[in-house]
Amino acid sequence: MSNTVRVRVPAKVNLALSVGGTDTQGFHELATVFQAVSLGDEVTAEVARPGEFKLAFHGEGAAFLPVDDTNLAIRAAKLLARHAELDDVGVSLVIRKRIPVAGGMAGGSADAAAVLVACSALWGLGLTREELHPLAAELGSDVPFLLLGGTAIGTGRGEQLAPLMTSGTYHWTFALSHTGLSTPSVFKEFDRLSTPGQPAVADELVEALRAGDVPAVGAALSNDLEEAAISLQPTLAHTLRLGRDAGALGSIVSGSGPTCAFLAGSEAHSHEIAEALAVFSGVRAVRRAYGPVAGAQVMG
Ligand SMILES: C[C@@](CO)(OP(=O)(O)O)[C@H](O)COP(=O)(O)OP(=O)(O)OC[C@H]1O[C@@H](n2ccc(N)nc2=O)[C@H](O)[C@@H]1O
Ligand SMILES: Nc1ncnc2c1ncn2[C@@H]1O[C@H](COP(=O)(O)OP(=O)(O)O)[C@@H](O)[C@H]1O
Repeated sequence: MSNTVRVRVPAKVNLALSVGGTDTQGFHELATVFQAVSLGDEVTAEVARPGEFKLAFHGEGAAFLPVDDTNLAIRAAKLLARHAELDDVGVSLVIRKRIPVAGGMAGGSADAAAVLVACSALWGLGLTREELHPLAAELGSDVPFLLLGGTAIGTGRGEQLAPLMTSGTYHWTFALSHTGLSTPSVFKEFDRLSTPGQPAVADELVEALRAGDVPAVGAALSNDLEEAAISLQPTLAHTLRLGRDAGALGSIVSGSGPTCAFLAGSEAHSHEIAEALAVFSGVRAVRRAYGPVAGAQVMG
């Protein structure tokens, strides 16, 4: 057994996000289509003294992230140790972040999924994705999808997953904001602005994904949280317009935002969209990625 394990994990974009009413715990019923994209974090897990759980970040947003027990990465490691009834383990985690923090791309959830996979390998547990699923769902609604990757329909809180067979490669340009948005506050704003119905994923999107019809996928992108995200960060409306003017096949707020996602017709087109977005002062940075890619995976 190795003393060090490295895991690569993707970010996600919601190609559709249909939001319904709330359950008894205040969680909204969702029907969503997730796609895992190549903008990802890397987690290195190293054996530490029993009972020692350490965390450090490098890269995107590292200075703003907590490294104590409130971090989802530490919570994931401790949850797995408890679940496996291991009281003599410890881990030192180093996370290289590329996924924007509080950006609607599930960065924290991705790190939690990666830590479950890394610690399962590090501690010789060899748990399957199916065995890790309940732990992932306990950590957060988005965490199970980051274990799975690819493209999938999510229902319930987003944790009940059905993989979707798709064709083709999807090239994305992402516009990052200067400030993040908190997921609960975006759902709260959604409740203020909307009367939710029964959440559903449009057949047009599923058909277009199966056929690999990228323009039709672009036309079918939808997000019920978009209005709420724009209400909290009005500059997003201008960012979305810039991407549309640059010929994006679809322009959408990613999840609860504020990252905006633009579907391009090719890799070259994704560069053109990135250049058009980079000139706007409301955009902190642009990133390009493609999907679908695999979920959290041990490297090497
Ligand atoms: C909106 C989505 C879309 O994929 O992701 P982000 O765009 O934030 O990454 C997800 O639903 C976010 O999932 P995740 O970030 O894992 O949320 P959780 O930790 O489970 O919940 C954080 C908070 O979000 C709200 N929440 C989350 C999921 C859900 N189905 N209904 C909710 O109302 C609740 O207020 C909850 O307390
Ligand atoms: N490992 C982590 N990476 C990113 N954010 C984290 C992490 N652990 C806890 N957080 C906290 O979770 C919040 C949501 O971050 P994130 O998961 O990046 O965004 P989102 O839910 O919009 O996709 C942030 O405010 C951040 O402080």
